[in-house]
Amino acid sequence: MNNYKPGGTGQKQTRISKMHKTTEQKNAARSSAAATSGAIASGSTGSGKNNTHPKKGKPAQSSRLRTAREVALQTLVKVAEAGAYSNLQLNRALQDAQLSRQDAALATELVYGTISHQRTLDYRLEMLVTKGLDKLAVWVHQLLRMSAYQLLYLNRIPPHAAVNEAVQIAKHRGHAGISGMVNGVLRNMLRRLPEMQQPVSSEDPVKRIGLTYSYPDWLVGRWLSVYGEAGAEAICAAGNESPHASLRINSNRLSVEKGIALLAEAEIDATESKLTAGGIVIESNAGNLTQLEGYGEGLWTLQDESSMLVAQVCAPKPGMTVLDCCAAPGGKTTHMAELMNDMGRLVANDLHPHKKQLIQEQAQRLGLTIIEAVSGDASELSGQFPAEAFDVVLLDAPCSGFGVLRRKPEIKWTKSPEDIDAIAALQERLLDEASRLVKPGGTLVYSTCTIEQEENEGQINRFLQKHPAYLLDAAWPEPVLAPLLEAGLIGKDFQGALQLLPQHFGSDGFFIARFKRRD
Ligand SMILES: C[S@@+](CC[C@H](N)C(=O)[O-])C[C@H]1O[C@@H](n2cnc3c(N)ncnc32)[C@H](O)[C@@H]1O
Repeated sequence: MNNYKPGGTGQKQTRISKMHKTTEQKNAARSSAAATSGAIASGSTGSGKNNTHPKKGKPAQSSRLRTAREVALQTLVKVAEAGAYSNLQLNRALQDAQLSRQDAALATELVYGTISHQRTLDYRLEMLVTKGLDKLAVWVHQLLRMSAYQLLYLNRIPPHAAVNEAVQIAKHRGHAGISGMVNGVLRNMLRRLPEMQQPVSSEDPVKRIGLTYSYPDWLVGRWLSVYGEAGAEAICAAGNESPHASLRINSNRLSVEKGIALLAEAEIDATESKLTAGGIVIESNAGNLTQLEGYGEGLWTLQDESSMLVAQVCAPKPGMTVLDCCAAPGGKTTHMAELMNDMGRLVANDLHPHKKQLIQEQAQRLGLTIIEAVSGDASELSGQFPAEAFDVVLLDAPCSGFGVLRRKPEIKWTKSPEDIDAIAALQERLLDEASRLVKPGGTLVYSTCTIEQEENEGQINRFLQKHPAYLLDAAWPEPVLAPLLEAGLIGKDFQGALQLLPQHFGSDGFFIARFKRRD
């Protein structure tokens, strides 16, 4: 485990910030990176004007709910009241509202940005709302948060537009007293903007980072103890940025160069991934990438760059027998089938029977025939398959998900330390079971999309202690190792386990460990 460098991420961070656009430019593309979410991207200031009444310049009654800010507010209220997942709720609202591409991008930005920054927004708003935020109706609280987010973080939105639209919404939804209060609070914030935009200063690094970047103290505390102050701060900053969209080329059908050329024909700027072979990073606002012809034709799959590494680390060969224990929706399964040139046997299991169809749909779209989708609890798989039956077993385990906060910001507020303990216990059971199914001399790969030590380094250390038949395997394919070595994330003493953090390549935080079963 030589790539853990508490506090050692500063140098890398500088390089990354040069390589990538500013936070705000990236945020404009947030929705196109919402992977298969169906959200749409652009850099709109989102006036909602396309939905105004053509003559009076006022929102028409039938389409009033269709302004970007109304759609965002409606989504935020549902997420706050019903604990709905932000991405699912937003997709539904966007589909209903039929916003212009620009306004869909603004609504997406407002939802993710407001949820992500809610602690800092509340900290600032508490200074301005005299009766206290907890006395406000949910929708008023969410409206203030969403408007404060625009004032404090989105320089491209004229402040008066943010305030005026908030007041209009308050007038439509509430009584004059509420719109007056909203107006007063936001104008006050505008007057104190330079002070309110300062990072929060505190002697206590947990408070300083938590309040400045909007994370719960318990989470910052955990990351401080593992990654050091600079490392934890870089993780928190990167977790607030917008993810870029990326595609995995179906290598059986297309080269990366051809893929980039096809995207250029659709006026989408794309470049080859610096992290992973076969990966393409979308540089421009591309809208919903699943609606492009190439997606339907199975030329590519939407997948984060870190996630693409996992199947490459598994390195299955044509003709092998492979098991993916927790496979849905099939991103890594289909990648492994592509690497196997669609030859051999690939069993894709998931707990939930309804997810079998998701895997099958992806296999069909990509023209892959060797995938056998099954459903069952991966902690009981040895009841279904003979022991030592597979050349390669992948356990892409359910996890706390702190590596994908940019796509699911509400995880910050919904997960607890107890959730981490519970999920780590499940992972341990799944890993024990998966290990029974690997042939002697075969490969076991364990991965998560989190950066929690207990689920990652701690998990594999426990595993190695319990299973002397296994050892870590550093013989990863050279194309996987090369960019990691070049970036200084691993050295010559690499042992076979990698923790990627979101600030390293601007991709998801991921953990990957490869084990070899002794002959
Ligand atoms: C991280 S996701 C897998 C993502 C997938 N490997 C991909 O690349 O598309 C984890 C999956 O584990 C499944 N899961 C959760 N508990 C499970 C269990 N006990 N047995 C099998 N699958 C489980 C979930 O339904 C979820 O689809």
